[in-house]
Amino acid sequence: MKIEAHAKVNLSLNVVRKRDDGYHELEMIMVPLTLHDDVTVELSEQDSYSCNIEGLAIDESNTVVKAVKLMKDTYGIKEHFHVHMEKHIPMQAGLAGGSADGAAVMKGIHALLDLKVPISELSMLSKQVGADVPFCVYDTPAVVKGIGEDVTPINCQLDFEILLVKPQEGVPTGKAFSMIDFQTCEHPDYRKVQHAMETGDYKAFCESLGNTLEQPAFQIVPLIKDIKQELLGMGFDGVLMSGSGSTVFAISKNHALIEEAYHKYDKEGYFVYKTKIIG
Ligand SMILES: C[C@](O)(CO)[C@H](O)COP(=O)(O)OP(=O)(O)OC[C@H]1O[C@@H](n2ccc(N)nc2=O)[C@H](O)[C@@H]1O
Ligand SMILES: Nc1ncnc2c1ncn2[C@@H]1O[C@H](COP(=O)(O)OP(=O)(O)OP(=O)(O)O)[C@@H](O)[C@H]1O
Repeated sequence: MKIEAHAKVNLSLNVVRKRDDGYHELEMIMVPLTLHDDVTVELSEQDSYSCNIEGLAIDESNTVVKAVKLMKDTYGIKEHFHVHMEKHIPMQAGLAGGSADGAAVMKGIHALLDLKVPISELSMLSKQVGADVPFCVYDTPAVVKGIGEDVTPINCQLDFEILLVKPQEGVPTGKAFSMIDFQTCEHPDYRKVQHAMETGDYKAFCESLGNTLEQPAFQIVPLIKDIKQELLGMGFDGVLMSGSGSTVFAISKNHALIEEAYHKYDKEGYFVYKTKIIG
């Protein structure tokens, strides 16, 4: 069984506060993109894993291995699985590549064995794999709260194109959270983005994008800020860093502008990808 594991961007990311357990309470709007890894889940003689790229550890730290173990332990599954990952989503990118793969494995096992578990239960369970996984299980535009486990699907009445631009250097998620300066950081209002999406107000939508984690990520990888400024200067309607970075996404309805920027960043050696929201 082959499952598309979609990348995401955060259209709004407000870090509300640091919790006592060290994690941060968030308010976010998250959307899945057409960019995806392909994850194949099949019954096998023993649990085994493969991947199209070298250098990705396939051990207990991998979201795919965690997801198989979690499903087997939770539902008393005796069968074994082979999981193959065809990775296209870059890593340390703020695009939830690892999280999407973990969610795809959970959904693959669920479908293969016809478990009939409600999606809300699968999503809640999946937070043990990672903070972004509950959203990836739903795989639809959503308001996401808590540390990522509280997912409410929303409608998007807007149609536009997205260009992803990622510098080589990534941002470690934990480091970005630890460097937030709560005295000075931005607190974007996700309700404005939600309202604009639901009413199809493109101008208000572009004006209300925001991400608390831009401030620390700009310190860790200054090039992210330069890319954002450059894309705004080129005439994109909205530009924001996704998640903890280092991907910057740029929004436009002008296909020629998307093509122009695509070729510019491709030539300069960045990861660059033309995409759209799903759902
Ligand atoms: C920044 C986001 O991408 C927004 O979508 C996610 O919240 C990050 O999700 P993720 O990569 O699945 O995160 P995890 O692998 O669970 O956490 C990585 C590290 O980020 C920090 N972390 C993550 C999520 C959160 N709500 N608060 C945190 O402080 C913690 O130090 C954690 O050890
Ligand atoms: N299946 C996987 N695919 C990619 N990376 C994985 C996977 N499992 C574990 N990892 C590890 O987790 C790290 C973070 O995952 P990834 O880079 O996909 O997330 P991210 O881009 O930081 O997304 P986000 O923070 O938005 O969830 C990687 O650098 C890698 O070491």
